[in-house]
Amino acid sequence: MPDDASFYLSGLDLRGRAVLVAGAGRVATRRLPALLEAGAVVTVVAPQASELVRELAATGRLAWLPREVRSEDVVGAWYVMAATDSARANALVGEAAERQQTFCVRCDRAAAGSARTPTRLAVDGFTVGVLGTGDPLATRALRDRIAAAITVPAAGSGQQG
Ligand SMILES: C[C@@]1(CC(=O)O)C2=NC(=C\c3[nH]c(c(CCC(=O)O)c3CC(=O)O)Cc3[nH]c(c(CC(=O)O)c3CCC(=O)O)/C=C3\N/C(=C\2)[C@@H](CCC(=O)O)[C@]3(C)CC(=O)O)/[C@H]1CCC(=O)O
Ligand SMILES: NC(=O)c1ccc[n+]([C@@H]2O[C@H](COP(=O)([O-])OP(=O)(O)OC[C@H]3O[C@@H](n4cnc5c(N)ncnc54)[C@H](O)[C@@H]3O)[C@@H](O)[C@H]2O)c1
Repeated sequence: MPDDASFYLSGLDLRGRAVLVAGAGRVATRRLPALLEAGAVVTVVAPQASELVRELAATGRLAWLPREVRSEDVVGAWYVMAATDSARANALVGEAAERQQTFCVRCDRAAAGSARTPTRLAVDGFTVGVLGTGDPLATRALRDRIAAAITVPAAGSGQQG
């Protein structure tokens, strides 16, 4: 990155749908709350897990399989997050997802994945997403400027005449 890919921004309805997260470190942990808020049925596969992942597993909010990820773990998933610190494991997951035609984020090598994680901003039921050019800190800075500028219109003010 930057590369010349351009993206189709979509809003995924993940309620009740299986999502695989490979890895349970800093990046996976940062992304899990939004997946769970969206109602995804999340399976995390990783030998080591953060405190939050252990807690969410202990309270039944997600399933954690404490082992290395395998390509079969992708079967049945609607969306996949390859977020291990092993390039080999991320590639294995990404390739299995590609074969199965499931969108997959590669946290270590964005250009090898088929989806990217936008930074988000939720205001009064609206969601604003920003995808950048490969500098996540610049993307975050733009998000913060948008947040500072936003005024949500009153209900009905978008109607004509
Ligand atoms: C938006 C956000 C959402 C989130 O992560 O939740 C996000 N990254 C965030 C933070 C962040 N990312 C990184 C650092 C450490 C920076 C540093 O230290 O310099 C930090 C800061 C931190 O961690 O605090 C490093 C990094 N990021 C990627 C790579 C690999 C690569 O570029 O190939 C590497 C190098 C890894 C390495 O070096 O090994 C790739 C991606 N990161 C993306 C999203 C996707 C689209 C990005 C876009 O459009 O701009 C994309 C392309 C794919 C994806 O992962 O979906 C969030 C920021 C906003 C927010 O706060 O909401
Ligand atoms: N996309 C982003 O926004 C972003 C930001 C920072 C870092 N990164 C990249 O994302 C990756 C993860 O970073 P992190 O800080 O979360 O790492 P981390 O060290 O905090 O966590 C790594 C996780 O991967 C798991 N793991 C290792 N081998 C595995 C395997 N074979 N199968 C399943 N799980 C396995 C570990 O058990 C651990 O849970 C790194 O490649 C890093 O370069 C991406």
